[in-house]
Formats: sequence, structure tokens, C-alpha cells
Amino acid sequence: AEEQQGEGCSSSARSCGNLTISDPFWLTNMDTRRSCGSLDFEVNCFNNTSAILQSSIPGSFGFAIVNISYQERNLHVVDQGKLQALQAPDGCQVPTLNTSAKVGRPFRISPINLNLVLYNCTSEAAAAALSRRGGELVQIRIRCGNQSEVFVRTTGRYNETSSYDSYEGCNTVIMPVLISSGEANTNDYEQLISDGFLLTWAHPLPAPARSDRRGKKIMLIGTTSAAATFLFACLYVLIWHRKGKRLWFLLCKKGSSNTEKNYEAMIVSYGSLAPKRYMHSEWKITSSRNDQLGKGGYGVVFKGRLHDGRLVAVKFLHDCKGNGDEFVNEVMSIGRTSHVNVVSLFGFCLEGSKRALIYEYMPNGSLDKYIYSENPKEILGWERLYAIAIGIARGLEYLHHSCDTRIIHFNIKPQNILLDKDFSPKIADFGLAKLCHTKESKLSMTGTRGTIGFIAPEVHSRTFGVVSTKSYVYSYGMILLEIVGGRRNVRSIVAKSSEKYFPDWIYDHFAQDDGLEACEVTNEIEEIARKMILIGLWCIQVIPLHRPTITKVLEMFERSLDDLDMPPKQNFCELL
Ligand SMILES: Nc1ncnc2c1ncn2[C@@H]1O[C@H](COP(=O)(O)OP(=O)(O)OP(=O)(O)O)[C@@H](O)[C@H]1O
Repeated sequence: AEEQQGEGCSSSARSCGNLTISDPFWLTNMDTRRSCGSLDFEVNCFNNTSAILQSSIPGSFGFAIVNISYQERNLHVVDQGKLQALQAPDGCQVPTLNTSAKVGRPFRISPINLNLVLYNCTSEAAAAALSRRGGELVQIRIRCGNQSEVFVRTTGRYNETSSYDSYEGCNTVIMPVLISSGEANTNDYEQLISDGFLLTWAHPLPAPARSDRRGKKIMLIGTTSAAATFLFACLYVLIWHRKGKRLWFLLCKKGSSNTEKNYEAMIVSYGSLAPKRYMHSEWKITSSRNDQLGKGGYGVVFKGRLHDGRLVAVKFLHDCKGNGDEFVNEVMSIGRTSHVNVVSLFGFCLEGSKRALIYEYMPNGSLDKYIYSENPKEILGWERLYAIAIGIARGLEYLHHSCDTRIIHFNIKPQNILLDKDFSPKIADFGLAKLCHTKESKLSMTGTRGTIGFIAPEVHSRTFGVVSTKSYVYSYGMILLEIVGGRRNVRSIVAKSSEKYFPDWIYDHFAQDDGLEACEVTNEIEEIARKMILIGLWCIQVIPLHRPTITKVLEMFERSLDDLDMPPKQNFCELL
């Protein structure tokens, strides 16, 4: 009998076209989108004919499954991203990324595959030098404009650690190909890529035993948690309404132990400008019903008021790392920041493992509220949006140059850009990764489940480069494009493949000379919008080296539009 893991989940084998999908693989139910097993083994079945293994690389098109051998633990797949590149309408057929960039644990590229090596030479001299080598290299026809010459060869069995000759001026790309018999015909490298290659997998950790008892256990846990929640709610109401005490009392009371004295001494050592440690009696949550400002990966944020009348936003951290001393040190380094485009940390609460941060209150909320609204340009206006863009860059530059490197911010997204009463932007949420574990934040959720968001590719996979300050330049670029395009930079893979990837869309719509005409904007506004697009597109170059520094970004804003070059269009198919 089919056992249910939950609504929409089935542990029995199911079919997709000619394939049988069974443990450890599982088929996504498109209606419920429930997770029914390890996410690494999630398979989507399209039109009941093509099974696509989702890849862990954000935004990846995944791999089309040709065959699965459960006994041998391998599967024959075709890289959908590479296929898309081959079939791209602009005829640009040259893949630019190693396949290994898209394969992560528990999968590995089988050593049975052969290596197909492409040398994509953009410099004539390099191409000429390479063509003189002859031998096993085959020069191939390309359809990608007349800008590059491509050479291709196959070498021995696939080996991730092989090093290949590199030629200056040529980009080397290594792809596994599966040759069933005879010699590889490198002339037809497109066919070789389309034929796919072999992946092996390691078994996931055994799933908990499924039995009737499991259902009962779940019921028991459910009932107990419901009872506990109810009890907690009652206690909360009692504390809140009857005794006139605040929840903060539980959180922020100071003890008098040696540890406490230690904290005090540490705080004093940071000087008078250091964030203050608050006691419960020094502040309270404002009394309106809409006290909760939001909820993020690190905890819930409430609106509150200090005794001196200042409004504050209090972030209750839910899963803190380290001991109290470490917390105080980290808070102090966050608190040392002081810039007009960075949210100020007024203070913190610390009681045992319970911790909270007290920030200045931003009455106009976060940027996402505006840029994803029906008509952000009408609410804020282009000039204000432009000023916001520059303000964010200034805040980032400050965080980069003037502060402790520990608080470098890799979580730049519109939700973390807050607006003060004059709509001046302030960067929030930095330094928290050091303090707390994040529950699934909105960002990481979209990032890992098949959408490219604001996170730079190298943050997900080191194959794209080293994580550096250029990583937040990428996120900043995405924000710029969102400001102009007002379209959520999230694109489901495959399921919505007809929809263009957002940066491609904006490149095609707005970067062209006539692109903004449809928006009926004045010349001045058009210059502003076009500048933001150009700078944004420079910032989201896939290779970190090609992105400007944040200081350079600010310089670009100073220049006139005519002095800015059009960045090269990125082949996002290859990233995917
Ligand atoms: N200082 C503040 N003033 C006013 N509102 C704030 C302030 N800080 C946070 N908020 C509100 O609370 C919401 C939640 O903030 P939080 O930083 O916890 O999460 P997030 O940025 O949405 O997500 P993540 O934790 O994944 O970064 C924000 O979207 C914002 O609207």
C-alpha cells in the first residue's frame, strides 16, 4: 500500500515517460510543491515525458535524466543549461563554464566520461598560436558573432583534478561527455554535449522509518506543541496585560554575577559611543497592535520606544552563537558603525542565551515595499530612487572601507535597505551572520531552490571565483536593476523557462537606444534610468574581476551617461 509522507507525497515508485522514479529520487508534485525527500534528489516531470533533476546551483536549469541505474547508482543526464546555450536564439553556442561548477554532493561526475575541452579564444593572436598546434585540436565553426574562435579536443577519462594547458586569451571549459563506442567526433561537439554524460551518486542518509507509529508520533508531537503554544500564549497574555510587565522583562533583566561584571567592563572598554546595554525598565514595546514590524532569518522585529522617547526597532535573535562575551564583542563591532546610510545600533539586551538588538526605527520601512509596488516610480519618483541608489552605494563603501571586515555584508537585498523619514536609505542587517544562525531567510530560500536572487554566484559555488567585496557589488547591481525594472529578481527554473531571466530581460528592454521610449520619461529621467541600468549590469558580471569596486561604482554615478560603456551581455545560460 502506498504510504503517505504527507499530503502530496508518495514513497512508491512513480514513472515519468520511460523512467521509473523511486527512492532516493522523488517526483515533485507541482500542485503542492511539498518536499518529499532529500532536496538533492528532487525530480520534476514535465508533460509526463521529461524528468529534470534539480541542480543545487541557484537558478540552474538542472539536468534532463536520460536513464537511471539504481543498481549502479548512476544516471545519464544532459545539462539543460548547456543545451539552452547551444539553442540560444542569438546563435551563441559556446559554453563558458565547466560542468563541474554545477555538480555538487551527493552527485559526482563519473570517471567513465571523457573530457571535452573547449578553448574559446577571443584574441586573434591566441587563436593563431593555438591553431598552429594542430594535432588533437580541432577548430570548429562558431555562430557566436565573429568575435571568437573556438577549438575543441577530447582528452582521456574525466578527472576533476586534471589540469589543462591554458592559453592566454582563450577561455578553457571542460565538460564530461559519454562516448559509448568508438572515437569521439569532436567536430560534432554539439552532439556530444547533447548526448550527455554520467553522474554517480552517494546514498542520502537513511530517512526515518515510515510506519504507522510515525503517524501517531507526529500526532503526539502536534498535540503537545499545540498545548505548549496555548500555554505559552496564556502566559504571554498574563504577563502582558495583567501584571503590566513586558516580555522584555524576561529577556533583558540583568543579573549580578561575575559574568555580568565582565560584560559591564567590556562595554566600558569600548568607550562612550559603544552601543548601550538596556534593561527591561528602560524601554518597552509600543502598545499598538501592529507592533511586529516583520520577521526575518534571525528573528522577529518589534517596534518599541526607549524611555527617552526615541522609537526603536527591536530584533529578537532566535538562535545565537557563542557565549555572552563573544556576543558583546560582535555587537560592539557592529555598533561602532556610524554613517548616514547605515542603520544605527542603539543597544542590545543580553540575558543568558536570550538576546536582542535595538536599532534606530526607520519609519518608511524597507525598499522592497516600494520597488515591488504597483507603481514605485510614482510613489517615490525617479530622482528619489536615483538618490536611494547612490546612498546605498555610499553605505556599502563605508562598510567596506571604514569598518571591521567582520561585518562585511553579503545579504544585500531590498528588504535590508531601510528608509528613514526623508526616504534616505540605510543599510541594515549587517554583521548578524557572526552572531546567530539564520533560519531559512527569504534570500537563502529562494537562492537554493532554483532562483537567482541577490547573492553572487561565487557565494554559492567557489567555482565562479573567490567570495570578496565584489560579491556585495553583485547584490548591489541586482538591486539597481530591480529599482529600474521593478520586477522581482526571482525566476523559477524550467517551470517558467518561457519567462526571460530578469537581467537578460532588462538588457534587452532598456539598454537598447529605444528601450525607454515606451515609459514616456523626460530626457533627464531617461539618463538617470539608463545610468542605473548600465551600472547595474556592470555590477552583475558573472566573473567578480569584471565587476567594478563599490568606489568605482560611485565614480560611475558622477560621470555622464556618454562616458559609460555598455557592459558585455552575460551568458546567464552558462551560469545556470
Ligand atoms: N530598524 C528598523 N526600522 C523599521 N523597520 C525595520 C527595522 N529593521 C527591520 N525592520 C522591518 O522588519 C522586517 C524584518 O527585518 P529582518 O531584518 O529581521 O528580516 P529581513 O531583512 O526581511 O530578512 P533576512 O533576515 O532574511 O535578512 C524588515 O523587512 C523591515 O520591514
